[in-house]
Parts: sequence; C-alpha cells; structure tokens
Amino acid sequence: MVTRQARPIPVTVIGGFLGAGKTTLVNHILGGDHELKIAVMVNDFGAINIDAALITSTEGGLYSLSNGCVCCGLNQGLVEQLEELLSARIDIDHIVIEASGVADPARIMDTVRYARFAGRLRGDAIVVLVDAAGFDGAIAAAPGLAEAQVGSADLLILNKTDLVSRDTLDAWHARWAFPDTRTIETTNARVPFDLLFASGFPSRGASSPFTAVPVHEQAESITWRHDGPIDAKRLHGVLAALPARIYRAKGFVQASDGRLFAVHVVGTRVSFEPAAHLPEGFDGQSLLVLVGFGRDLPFEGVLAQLNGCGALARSGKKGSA
Ligand SMILES: Nc1nc2c(ncn2[C@@H]2O[C@H](COP(=O)(O)OP(=O)(O)OP(=O)(O)O)[C@@H](O)[C@H]2O)c(=O)[nH]1
Repeated sequence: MVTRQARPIPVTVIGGFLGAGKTTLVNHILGGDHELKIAVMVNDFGAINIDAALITSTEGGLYSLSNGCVCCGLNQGLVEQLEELLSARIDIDHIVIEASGVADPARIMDTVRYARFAGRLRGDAIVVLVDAAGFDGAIAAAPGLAEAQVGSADLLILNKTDLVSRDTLDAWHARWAFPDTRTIETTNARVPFDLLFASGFPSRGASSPFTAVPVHEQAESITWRHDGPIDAKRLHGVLAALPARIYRAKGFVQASDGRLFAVHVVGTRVSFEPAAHLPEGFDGQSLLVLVGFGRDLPFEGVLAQLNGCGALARSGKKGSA
C-alpha cells in the first residue's frame, strides 16, 4: 500500500507580471475552505521580501526564497528550500510557489521537475495571473516578459476584471488567450479551488510562440525607508507621478495620524490599503520597494521626492537581482 508520505506532493507555481495579483491569490488560497495543508514559498524581486510580509499566516509553513529571481541559473536556493521543506514537513498536502513578477514560471516548474525530486514532488500546474487593466503597460515596461508568462500557463487567470469593460476583456481574449489553455476571469483572484487544485490540466498541443527574454537584466529595484510617520497625501502624489519606467512599488507606511497602510503602485494605479500592523522586522519604519526597467532609472530623483514626504526620511540602497 502506498502511504500518504510516499506520495509525491503536488506543486503549483503562481506566476504573472508585477502587480497582477499573485499575492492576492496566495492569500485567497490560505484563507480558503479547502482543507488542504499548504506550504507557500515566496520569491520577491527587491532586496526585502515584501510579499512574505503581505501573506497571511499559513499552517503548512511560509518559506521566503532568496532575493532576486529563482527562475535564473541553477535555482540552487529553490532546490535547497524544497529539500528543507521535504525533510521537515511530511504532512503537507500541497506546495504553492509564488514567483516574482519578473520570473519565467516555466523555469521554476523545470526545477520542481528535476530528476532529484522524482517521486517526491509532482509539478501540478503553472497558474498565471494577468492584470486586465495593466497588460499593455506590462508589455511596454518589459517587452517579451508578460507575453512569455502568459504563454507558459496551464491555467490563465484574467484578474482585475472590475477595472475594465467587457469589451476590453473580450479584446484581451481574442488577442492573447490560447484556445487550449483554460482561462478564467476573476476579481481579487478569487479562483474556485476545485479548478485551482484540479490537477491534470491538458498540456497545450502547440508550444508557446513567446520566448521569455532575460528581463531580470533590465530590472532594478531600490528600497526607501523612513523612520517616522509620513505625510500620506504627499506620498500618494509622489507615487502617482512616478516615471513610467518605475512600474511597481509596494511596502508599508505609517501616516502622521497613526494609521498604517500597505501601499501598492502598479503602473499608474496607486492604492493605500489599511493595515492592522507593520510587519515583523519593520522596526517601526515605513518601507517601500520600487521596481523599474531599463538603464539609468531616475531612482535618485524619486528618492529625493520620497524623502520630502517625511522629515526623518533617509535614502535607500540601490540594488538589482
Ligand atoms: N481593483 C483590483 N485590485 C486588485 C485585484 N487583485 C489584486 N488587486 C490589487 O493589486 C495590487 C497588487 O496585488 P498583488 O497581489 O500584491 O500583486 P502581485 O502579483 O503579488 O505583485 P508582485 O509580487 O509585486 O508582482 C494590490 O493593491 C491588490 O490589492 C482586483 O481584482 N481588482
């Protein structure tokens, strides 16, 4: 008889461009009524793993993958984390890997399917989210990447349908969806669990015509920290006017009236979402990670503007993955 522990653990890779709704989907899964014990691995692009802070607690364990992009190179960090998880937690029903927004999810799934994991892991599905309101912006920001992510999907989730018209959604399907890829539309990534964990998605007859470009080389991130409260209105103004090439910003801030917010910038859309507390490790600081594409991004000027949103701000440290 095959024991429960001997069965390979199914793995779902969640991909999609920056800000498409991957963490929203992970939180939907973790808060869901599916009776699965799920371990989540998160790979974020910037120097600080904001996604790990945005994710609600998980019974199966939360594993923060190394910074940068785990789809590059030999994925040693991912291999090590998977080995650690496999040796530590035999009672996990499912593993979910949230890729960074600049990752090629197909390459992450390749790692899951390495021979060394045979019999222990089973690559279940690549689930790719698309920001219905931001797909054109994603293509403009990083040509080649968003298309390749879509091309690698076993299950495609056209998310943020609340932000666009029916005509826009129909035009997206006509232009980008593969006829043999299961595609659904969602708001706030509310994917039905029986579909998400269905397994056995048909593999597409034709391979994707889109090849992932090595966009990590074009992507850069920077971290901004601030020790005291910030002027939320002014910060909103600065973020709303970010240069187009700085596509994504996210983090947590404390406003001068004491309120705490998770802050998101996706393309031209800025949102301040009330937060119950600053995440562990933030030490009372407001902190934003900004990600952009291309050479000579005007980060210094942006940092100066951000510093102007609070008297005690100090500039961040530039880095790339
Ligand atoms: N209006 C709207 N906003 C959404 C929807 N889904 C997610 N969002 C918002 O989009 C922003 C980005 O969502 P995330 O889930 O953090 O996106 P992500 O793909 O994990 O982002 P990265 O990890 O940076 O690539 C957040 O402000 C979400 O609340 C949706 O269906 N409609």
